[in-house]
Amino acid sequence: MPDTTAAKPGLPLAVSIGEPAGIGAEIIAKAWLLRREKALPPFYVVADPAFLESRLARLGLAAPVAALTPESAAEAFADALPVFDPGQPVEDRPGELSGATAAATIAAIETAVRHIRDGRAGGLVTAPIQKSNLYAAGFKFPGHTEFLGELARQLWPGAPHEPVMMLAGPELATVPVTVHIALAEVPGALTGELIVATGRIVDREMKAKFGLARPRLAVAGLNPHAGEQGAMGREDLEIVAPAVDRLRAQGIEARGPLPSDTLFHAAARKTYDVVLAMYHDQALIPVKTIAFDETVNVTLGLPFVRTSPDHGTALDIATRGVADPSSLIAALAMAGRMAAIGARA
Ligand SMILES: NC(=O)C1=CN([C@@H]2O[C@H](COP(=O)(O)OP(=O)(O)OC[C@H]3O[C@@H](n4cnc5c(N)ncnc54)[C@H](O)[C@@H]3O)[C@@H](O)[C@H]2O)C=CC1
Ligand SMILES: NCC(=O)COP(=O)(O)O
Repeated sequence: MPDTTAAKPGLPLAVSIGEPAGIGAEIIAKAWLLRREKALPPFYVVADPAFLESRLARLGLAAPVAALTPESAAEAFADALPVFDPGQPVEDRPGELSGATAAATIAAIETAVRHIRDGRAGGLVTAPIQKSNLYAAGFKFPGHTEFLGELARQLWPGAPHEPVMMLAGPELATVPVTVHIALAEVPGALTGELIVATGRIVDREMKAKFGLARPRLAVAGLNPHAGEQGAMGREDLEIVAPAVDRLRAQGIEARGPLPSDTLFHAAARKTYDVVLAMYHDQALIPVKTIAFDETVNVTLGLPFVRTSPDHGTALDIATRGVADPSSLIAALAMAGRMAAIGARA
């Protein structure tokens, strides 16, 4: 399938505000203040400008906000934090979730994605959402990843819309094959088809968006010791191992199932490019433990670039001004690099 992710060079990245009650506005402004030091690509925020100004004043962050269109954002970026108003006003109430903050969260994501579809933005970087608040407001998707897959299906007819979550840090990248489901549901959800489909997307996208000639995939086992030949669960023998064989038969450099307790130490990490993990925490605990501040959540399998910090809304520190922007800065830098690779492809 042709890669349709090619971004137009020079376009700014669109940054959706995420949950307004959380730390999104703070880390975005802190990233903008470090734009020169970190050589960040130009970006603009999709948010209510009055909300953004109020929050930054509350936190004492000296980032001048300029309400602009995406077309004027790149030029303005040097001197002001550009913001595009998606038309969904929200009050500045740190730590307070509501239906209004859920609506503002969703409007920002949808608006940013439409800007990319319309050739006005080069990629999407999302600030964190509060999933529970969106669910309470009737949101039907587990998270951004699946919502963006649905927006891609609607807005890019015929283009790939098979979203796959990858957490990528300086030393480790992992992909959870099953994602936001209860642990008790994992064995039932894990199928050979899902592992093969995920592995194929990872292989394709690591080539197209990360420039790897031959990505090495390490496939984790589900059970302790990858099942110990069936003595500790039969899924590794009956589901994971045949899926790895199918990936290899398709020319993909995959191996496994590998015991996950010995898959993440320093020497093991040098033997692969990406781990396919069988469930959420198997994938996210190692990356966040090794590099919480530098790991990026990137969605593979979409017709556009999307990255995000690895952390959540951090409501517990939303009034304190102590939020660390490092993971968002890494997400902005990665989106800029991916957009550049896409534009050259
Ligand atoms: N991409 C996204 O939109 C993500 C959203 N979430 C959502 O965020 C909400 C809260 O999730 P939690 O599990 O509490 O995780 P969290 O990442 O929001 O917070 C965990 C701990 O880390 C701290 N922390 C997080 N980011 C920080 C930063 N940048 N600087 C300093 N400290 C930071 C928090 O203060 C808290 O003590 C949930 O609704 C979850 O679904 C979680 C992860 C990613
Ligand atoms: N645990 C990762 C996470 O919650 C991010 O999900 P998404 O909103 O990027 O789909």
